[in-house]
Amino acid sequence: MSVVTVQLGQCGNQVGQELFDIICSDAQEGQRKTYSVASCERFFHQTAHGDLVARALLIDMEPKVINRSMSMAAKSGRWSYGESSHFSQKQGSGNNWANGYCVHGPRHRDAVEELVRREVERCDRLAGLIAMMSVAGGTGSGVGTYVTQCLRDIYPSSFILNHLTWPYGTGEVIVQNYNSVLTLAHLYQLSDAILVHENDTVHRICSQLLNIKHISFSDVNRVIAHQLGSILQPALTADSHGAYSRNPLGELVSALACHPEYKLLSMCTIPQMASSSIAYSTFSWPGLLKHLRQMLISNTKMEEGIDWQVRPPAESGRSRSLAGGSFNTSLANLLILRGKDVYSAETGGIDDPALYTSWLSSKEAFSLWKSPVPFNKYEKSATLVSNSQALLRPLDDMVGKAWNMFASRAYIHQYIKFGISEEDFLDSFTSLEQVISSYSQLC
Ligand SMILES: Nc1nc2c(ncn2[C@@H]2O[C@H](COP(=O)(O)OP(=O)(O)OP(=O)(O)O)[C@@H](O)[C@H]2O)c(=O)[nH]1
Repeated sequence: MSVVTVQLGQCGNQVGQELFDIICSDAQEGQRKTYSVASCERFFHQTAHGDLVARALLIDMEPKVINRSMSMAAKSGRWSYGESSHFSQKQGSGNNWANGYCVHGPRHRDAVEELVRREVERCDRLAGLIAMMSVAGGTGSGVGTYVTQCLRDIYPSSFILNHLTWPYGTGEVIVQNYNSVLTLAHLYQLSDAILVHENDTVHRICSQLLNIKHISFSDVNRVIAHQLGSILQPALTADSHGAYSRNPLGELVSALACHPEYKLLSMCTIPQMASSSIAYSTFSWPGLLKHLRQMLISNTKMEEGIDWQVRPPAESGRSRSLAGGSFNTSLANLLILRGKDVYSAETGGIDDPALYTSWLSSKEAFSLWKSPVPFNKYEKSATLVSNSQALLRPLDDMVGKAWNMFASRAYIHQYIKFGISEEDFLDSFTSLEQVISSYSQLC
């Protein structure tokens, strides 16, 4: 079964290119035929000459980034994008969600749908679709939301995962919070699960764990791609009966997004370090999992700066506040372990019922995937994908900032002129307030 990826806007196209690059080099490393075949079938098709072509579409409203992503892929010599798997125009969406959603999306609907249909027809069986984009610009967020809506219409029973990059808090785009609110509120109705990377968090990983001095988008994207790859590469799941799972998105969604009110997924991976240090480091499963569990409950996205004081509260004292230092309650977690001695690894207490909301048993709330194949040069690595309160605070901040701007009607005319009304904004605020309220009450 195969996954079709739709890359949208500058961010989606740059992150997507890094993702395919990591997946391809990981699949081709060493002698592990079954793993490699499963990964390639999932993400690439082969030409008559045996060349790997990504099952991906590149969509943008300007050609520059698409051209660069395509030429970087071709230059790798290991894989490429399909020659006609892209759609671009001459001018971007000017960081305006309404321009992307109301104008560019509908105008180019037929062309984009045709590309998607062709790619889906190349799959023996479709395991689902991934749409990748940022929420802050105009094309990824606006066209990306519109395209997700089209995908939902054409493939009503397929799994759709949206991968979203959240902007830096001290934003580059003045209306980024408007664009983010409109994107999230709409995707919440369309997507099966929304997996989020925050640029600020990934930036800190680059600086503090990887010791990168002048951090570029390419560095940030490599970290995102590494984390995503660690979820998406083949693994043995509870339902896959000893063979690599053939239904990665379906199993991801059923493990983590069991309730339509809770679709926001965050993730963390350990270890992460400069590649020059990997060879000199050794890790034990209990050590890795102890750190990962504490990262989860204290809501820390990297190994450095973990708050070891946070403990699961006694039943009576569960914290419902947004205050810092509080316990991060989970709805569901998926733990993915890859590498040496993986069969002897335990769950590290991440299946402890005290970590979860009381209305799901930890048996339903916790899932474990394993693969004996080391991922992306790490002898052992552990990834946790979490449907928890982890994104509550950034979401609340984002909605709060957008609301403050909306209260003075700042920049609203720029959305109205493309067809988004004040009522549309109010509807989006209302639906995200509901999401915030649901996650706040998770206990
Ligand atoms: N992580 C990461 N973030 C990016 C990248 N490129 C842009 N961003 C972020 O994405 C947001 C801007 O969105 P873009 O993807 O550049 O915009 P777009 O979707 O192409 O839309 P328009 O420029 O309006 O046509 C900002 O928050 C940037 O920080 C990237 O390669 N990686």
